[in-house]
Amino acid sequence: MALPAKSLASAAANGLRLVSVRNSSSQPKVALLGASGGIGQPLGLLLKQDPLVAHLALYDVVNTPGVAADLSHIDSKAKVTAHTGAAELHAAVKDADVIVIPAGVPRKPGMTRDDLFNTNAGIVRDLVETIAKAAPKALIAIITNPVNSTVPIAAEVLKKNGVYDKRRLFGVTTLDVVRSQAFVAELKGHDATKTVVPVVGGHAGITIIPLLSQTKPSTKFSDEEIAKLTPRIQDAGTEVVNAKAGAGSATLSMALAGARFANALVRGIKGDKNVQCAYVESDAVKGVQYFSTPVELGPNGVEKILGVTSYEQKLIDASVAELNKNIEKGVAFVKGK
Ligand SMILES: NC(=O)c1ccc[n+]([C@@H]2O[C@H](COP(=O)([O-])OP(=O)(O)OC[C@H]3O[C@@H](n4cnc5c(N)ncnc54)[C@H](O)[C@@H]3O)[C@@H](O)[C@H]2O)c1
Ligand SMILES: O=C(O)C[C@H](O)C(=O)O
Repeated sequence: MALPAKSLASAAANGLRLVSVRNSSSQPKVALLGASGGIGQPLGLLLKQDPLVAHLALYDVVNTPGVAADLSHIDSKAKVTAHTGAAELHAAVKDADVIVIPAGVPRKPGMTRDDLFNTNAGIVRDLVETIAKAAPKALIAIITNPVNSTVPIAAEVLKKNGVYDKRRLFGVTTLDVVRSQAFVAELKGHDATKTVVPVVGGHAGITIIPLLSQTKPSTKFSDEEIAKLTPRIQDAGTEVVNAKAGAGSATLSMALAGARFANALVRGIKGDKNVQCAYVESDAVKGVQYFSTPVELGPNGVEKILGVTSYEQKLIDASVAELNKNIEKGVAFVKGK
């Protein structure tokens, strides 16, 4: 909630330290952490072009001034600021409405997303530690892998700081949706821009569950088509990692997906409720604490979790044990077990 200028002035006059006032929804600030990276740079470009973004704060441990100078020459609305290194993180996230995090290392061929845990868990923990203090009301969208674990890590850090609100923390699974829609449209000759495929579960291997039965426009798939499409969607990240042959993982399609999700969060903040799939704390599926389903986004983040009723129940059941392993690993990392 933003305070009117008058209250801010009188609070300051009375010597009050204003710690975390969010911008008004009319001037949204988006902070991008990991802004100089393979995802960060094109995602920064797309966010700079988003007419809803008033302030784009770019944070990274390296190269932020150059990326910011470059983006700031684009004739779109968003003001761009650069913040480099831990000492400038607080300023980057302060008053942010939305914080998008692609900071961390990507996979190389032969690695699983879980192999990134040792490096990326600490990066996410430390970033969220500062967010908890400087921007406790921000909506946080985590791209950094392994998403199945980095989201519980972020939640535990926010809980430790007494500011956790399950409606405001998201694992970004939009790329799984984007891919499913692209692959289905290609197979069926649909218009990709009008094809909708929800994807539920998590963001790794068998936890990625495309609900092909709920494709819109309503589409029939043979058993053979489902048997080919499902693993292709589940392994699409690996397809890119292998094609890039050591030069990283998906960056361009992820930038598009990240920008789409950030835009959806900002629209929600502005009162334009909309539905997106995201990995959130959820009671949609029994026996697992975090699960991606379609959720309704609004001014406070998740307004409503839309459940999953689906023909893909076997896939959902099979994902639960794997997800629980990933979640427990993230929670134990913060709790020091
Ligand atoms: N959720 C998804 O669907 C999805 C899709 C693609 C990639 N990813 C993940 O996104 C992450 C980033 O991928 P990438 O290709 O952009 O990697 P990259 O190596 O190209 O970029 C990462 C950036 O993070 C920065 N960074 C490292 N430590 C940091 C810290 N402590 N604070 C701020 N910035 C820091 C680096 O300097 C670099 O600029 C990886 O973990 C990757 O697995 C997730
Ligand atoms: O596959 C990866 O490692 C990156 C990302 O999670 C993806 O799905 O492309």
